[in-house]
Amino acid sequence: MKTSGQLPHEKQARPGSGAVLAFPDETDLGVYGPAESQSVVFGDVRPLLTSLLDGYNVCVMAYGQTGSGKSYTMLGPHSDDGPVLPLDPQSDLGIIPRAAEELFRAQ
Ligand SMILES: Nc1ncnc2c1ncn2[C@@H]1O[C@H](COP(=O)(O)OP(=O)(O)OP(=O)(O)O)[C@@H](O)[C@H]1O
Repeated sequence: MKTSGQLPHEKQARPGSGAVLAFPDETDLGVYGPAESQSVVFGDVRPLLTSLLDGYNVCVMAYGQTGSGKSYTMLGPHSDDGPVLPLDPQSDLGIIPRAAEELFRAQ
C-alpha cells in the first residue's frame, strides 16, 4: 500500500522491507510496502516520463537501509553479479527497464 509521509520505524531495518520514492512535490513522499507490485510502483513513476520527454530534468532516487529493496525496486531481481533475467518480466521488472521500454516505445 502506498502511503504518504515517513517510512514507519519498524519497516526501516528489515530486508526487502519496502521502498521510498520522492516525487516532484517533495511533500508527497511515496512509501511502498514489500508486497506492492512493481507495476503499481512504476504506475506512479510513469508520469515523470512525460515530463522527461517535454524536456524537464527528472531524477528517481532510491534511498534506504542496506537490504531494504532499492536495487529490486529500480532494476528487478538481481544477484551479486548484477541483474538477472526475471522469471516473469511482466511482474518482476523494476523501474529502470520499464522506463527504458516506455521511452523507446514513445519515440
Ligand atoms: N518487494 C520485494 N519483493 C520481493 N523481494 C524483494 C523485494 N524487495 C527486495 N527484495 C529482495 O530483498 C533482497 C534485498 O533487496 P535489495 O538487494 O534490492 O536491497 P538494497 O536496498 O538494494 O540493498 P543494498 O543497499 O545492500 O544494495 C533481495 O534479495 C531482493 O530480491
